[in-house]
Amino acid sequence: MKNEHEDDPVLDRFHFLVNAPALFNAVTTAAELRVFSFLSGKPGAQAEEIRAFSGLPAHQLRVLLQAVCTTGLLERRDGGYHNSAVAEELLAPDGPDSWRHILTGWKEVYYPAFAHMTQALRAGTNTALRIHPGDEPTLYERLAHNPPLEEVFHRAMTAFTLRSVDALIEQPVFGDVQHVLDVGGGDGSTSARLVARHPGMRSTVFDMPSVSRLADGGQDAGHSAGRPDRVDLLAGDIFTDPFPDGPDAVLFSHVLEIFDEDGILHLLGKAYASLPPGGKVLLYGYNVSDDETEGIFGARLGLYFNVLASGRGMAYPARDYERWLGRAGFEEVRTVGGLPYEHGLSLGVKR
Ligand SMILES: C[S@@+](CC[C@H](N)C(=O)[O-])C[C@H]1O[C@@H](n2cnc3c(N)ncnc32)[C@H](O)[C@@H]1O
Repeated sequence: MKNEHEDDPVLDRFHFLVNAPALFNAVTTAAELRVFSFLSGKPGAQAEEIRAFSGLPAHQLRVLLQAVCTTGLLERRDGGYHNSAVAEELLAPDGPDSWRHILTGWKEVYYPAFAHMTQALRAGTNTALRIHPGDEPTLYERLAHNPPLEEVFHRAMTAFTLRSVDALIEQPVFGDVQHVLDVGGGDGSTSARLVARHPGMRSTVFDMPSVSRLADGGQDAGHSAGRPDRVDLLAGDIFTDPFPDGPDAVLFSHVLEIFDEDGILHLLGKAYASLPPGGKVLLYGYNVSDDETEGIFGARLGLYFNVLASGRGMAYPARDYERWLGRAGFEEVRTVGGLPYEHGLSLGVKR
């Protein structure tokens, strides 16, 4: 019998979607085993060569390669395996912006939490946080109890940020900024790129003490490529500790979406109070569409915040950020939208 939805693209998407968790893990495993890096140096390698390199038993490798081939990321021709163009660009490289780090972070931190989604959404709070030791209310604080996982998490976040940061640092608004306060600046990767692009600029990265240690290339962190001279660190709590005077711009990159309206207005109020007249505030991150029907990266992020990270927040539409900027007192409010990976930059000026 003909399925009445046979020609419906939603059906194709549904079929892919219901198998996606297994395929996601297959691709992540292949990346962790460096299969894509190996094939980059040896295109057309046979299964036996991949087996010798990866150390997997032959049958298990056969199962894995079949799974990855179904995604299109690997191709098989004349019995040999090749990276697709996408795998070659995103998964074969080993640098700090490799998607390999992102996949491992999502596998270790995000996706285990999503098994708790129904319960967490019903409860109205991030019940999946109980997977992580500690009694603090957010994932960011609890990760301080687990330094190896905290490092995996920040390596993934940095890799993703590096993939979208060029659109931020090239914005003309930075042309006359002298000193930026990078609130929730993580391991300092965004600031490092900003000051490298703008030689007259310096930055202060304000984040939690355990994260500041990562930004400093901390003893056992080892993943920060070294902090540039024009990037300073300020360790503390962005809610309870004061924002320093001095910076003429405050940047929130991937930070406000973690919180709810009260938290966001509190942080924007602190930014406004700390800035001199003419100072700028810059909100960079994911925006779902204004009608809240589009944005798959934003969808994943909103669920992750509510199930695990903070119990609130979402990839708010740009119009929400513009409204909050106005309420905090900022003028000349506008958004540069359509940036890569569903990103936008909302801006305001203190007059
Ligand atoms: C999603 S990450 C963004 C990192 C970086 N700005 C970027 O764009 O990649 C959010 C950051 O906010 C920091 N953060 C969250 N709550 C905080 C708090 N109460 N005080 C200080 N930092 C906080 C986290 O440690 C984390 O580094």
